[in-house]
Amino acid sequence: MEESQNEYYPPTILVQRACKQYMFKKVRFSVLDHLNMTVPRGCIYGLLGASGCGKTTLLNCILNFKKIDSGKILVFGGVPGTKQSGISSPRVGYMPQELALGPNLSIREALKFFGWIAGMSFKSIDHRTKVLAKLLALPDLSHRIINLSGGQQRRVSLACTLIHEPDLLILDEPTVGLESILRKDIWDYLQELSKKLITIIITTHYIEETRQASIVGFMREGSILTEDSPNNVLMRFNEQSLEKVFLKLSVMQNSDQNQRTSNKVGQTVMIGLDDVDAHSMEINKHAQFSKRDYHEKLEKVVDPKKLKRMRIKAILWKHSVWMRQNYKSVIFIIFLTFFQTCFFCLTVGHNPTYIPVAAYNSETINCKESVASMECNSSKLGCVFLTYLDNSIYKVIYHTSEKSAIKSVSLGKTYAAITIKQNYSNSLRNRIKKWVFANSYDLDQSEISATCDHTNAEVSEYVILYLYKNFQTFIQDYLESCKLKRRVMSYPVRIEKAIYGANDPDFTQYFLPGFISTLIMCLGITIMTTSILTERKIGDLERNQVVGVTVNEVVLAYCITELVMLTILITVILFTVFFVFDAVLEGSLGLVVSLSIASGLCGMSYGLFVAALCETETAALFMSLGCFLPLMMFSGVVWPIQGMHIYLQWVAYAFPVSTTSEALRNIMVKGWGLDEAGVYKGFIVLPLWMLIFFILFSIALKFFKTKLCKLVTSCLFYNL
Ligand SMILES: Nc1ncnc2c1ncn2[C@@H]1O[C@H](COP(=O)(O)OP(=O)(O)OP(=O)(O)O)[C@@H](O)[C@H]1O
Repeated sequence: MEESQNEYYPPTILVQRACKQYMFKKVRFSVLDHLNMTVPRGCIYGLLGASGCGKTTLLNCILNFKKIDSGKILVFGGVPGTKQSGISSPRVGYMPQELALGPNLSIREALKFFGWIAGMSFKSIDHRTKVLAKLLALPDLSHRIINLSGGQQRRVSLACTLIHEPDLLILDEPTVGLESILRKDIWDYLQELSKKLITIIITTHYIEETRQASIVGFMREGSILTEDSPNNVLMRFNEQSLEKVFLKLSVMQNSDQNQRTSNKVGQTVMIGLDDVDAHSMEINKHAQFSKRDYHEKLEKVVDPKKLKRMRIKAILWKHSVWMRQNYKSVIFIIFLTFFQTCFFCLTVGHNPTYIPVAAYNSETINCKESVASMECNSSKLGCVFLTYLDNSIYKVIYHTSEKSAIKSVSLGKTYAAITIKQNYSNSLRNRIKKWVFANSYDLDQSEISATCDHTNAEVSEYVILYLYKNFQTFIQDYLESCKLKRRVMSYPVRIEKAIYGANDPDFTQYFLPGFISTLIMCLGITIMTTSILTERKIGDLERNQVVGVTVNEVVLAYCITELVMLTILITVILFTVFFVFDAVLEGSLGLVVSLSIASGLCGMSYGLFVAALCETETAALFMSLGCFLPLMMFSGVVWPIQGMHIYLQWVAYAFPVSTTSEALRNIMVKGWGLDEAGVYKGFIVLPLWMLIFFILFSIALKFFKTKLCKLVTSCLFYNL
């Protein structure tokens, strides 16, 4: 112990003339104003100051969350962010004011996670957990954090910061809301830690409790007014309590402010910058540590690659805990995907059925009562024709007058009124017999007229299409009954057997590839955005960053977890499509799966971009929803791309979803392989878009984080 008395160690934290300004309503104001601060190694530094004086901002600058505008900050002799500074490594532990812990974790799980990301072995995590549980009087370790009281949550938060015994501890109001005995225990423990050469900065509102600190720093209006050991401060100002010293200093600052413009009170009262080393040596006398401890600490080296792997494993483990705890939500998402796929397959692309149509046959008023069969000389061909109307397509409602049939259309009760003329059978016979020489009367009387409601264009198109189809069958059967050739009355156009697909196209098969790629892309976007934003909401991202977790590791862990989830969802979608609804699959299932996964990854990369761009879930929701409609449109699910405006067609082809849908269609229906341009284009376009989104994500993360987000959100709200 003796040898350490005169040993000099450089200060753990040195802040020199640090300035930081914020902007409020286009006016800049100072939060840190030429602030100086010296935190010697192994001391407890009590940072005191009223709410809003800039304590959190100062800590954020030390922890490299924020940059100072001018001045210098050194941590362990290095600028925050550099390797030497130890910020973003297990050498530092940070307890923020807010909880910043996964609320669904149990106390034991939270401690395990924080120990793991700091590179601790399970054995030492267990040991430290027991020590901290006793010290901080933690409740049963299996309790979930969300169910704890505010004070208990803060104690767990403190335990998570202390678990790995870092060289530098930054605690933002750790004792707030705790009872006095517990506060004393915590201070005693902090003093124990400081003896082990651990440096501690602690902000608190309880001024008197900082008498146990090695140094107190009084902060006001962005400056440290003075910093020294509590006893020295009391002696210098000849006061009994630190509260009174603070009051005196504040009064002095106010009166000096008018006299001194450049030279702040803080700089005169506190130790001058040139005296930092001497001051640090002086302060070190308070810290009872040995030189051996100091060297042991420095030798504590963990392989960075191993540490990185451990951190990723820890985050993945945390995700798996979340999934286990929220298995009901996971099952719900799986079922939702299954039902959405079923819903699509059951609703889209099928022929309309039972379309109500009105029929008036003036040749035979009541067809139902008279038996009409297909004979060449029949006088009830009108009735025969009506029996040819496909009864799965039409629901025929018989009327006794043409007027009432047409009125039913105008009243919206039916979609079309089919009218048969009075002399239909004879005129039709004459028309066939005389063919090109048929007179106007027979031509007119042998015509069946249809008056349609075209407001529902798709339904009326079907009414007309099947009217033509059914009439063709009727007339050919009639010719046959007259011993004439059927082909005489067929269109002189022959549709040969289709090269790909069925001759009678099934629109579900056409829409399915677009639906699959759109759904998978949207799922990718949604799960990635919500996961990252939930993580941000919990707020432990920054806290973990202090210990060394990087954004890349968090993103990688999320990509792995969400990819697993996405693979499950893709399996559900493809199983439903191919095995439940028996969709056509002429090509390779492997290619379909690969393309689906690539679509999901593309959606996830867009989700990352959205999450980086948006600070709030609402903004992210708008950005995710905003892309849903263009994705649907450009996938060709709603309308073929060929039907779009010519310029939009180019946009559609540049969109990832259209090329993917086309490639999927080519694999599923045409059975094409990777050697065809219509397939490999999909595999080229998707990674290209992923790259674009990753670049945008990196840019958003670095430069535009808040500004662009606010702009996009305000535009969206404005447009609404
Ligand atoms: N990002 C920001 N943009 C604009 N002003 C900010 C920003 N962050 C903080 N401020 C302002 O800077 C001042 C100092 O804030 P800071 O959070 O550092 O205070 P504090 O001393 O930690 O307060 P408390 O003890 O209540 O946490 C406050 O007036 C605050 O409103």
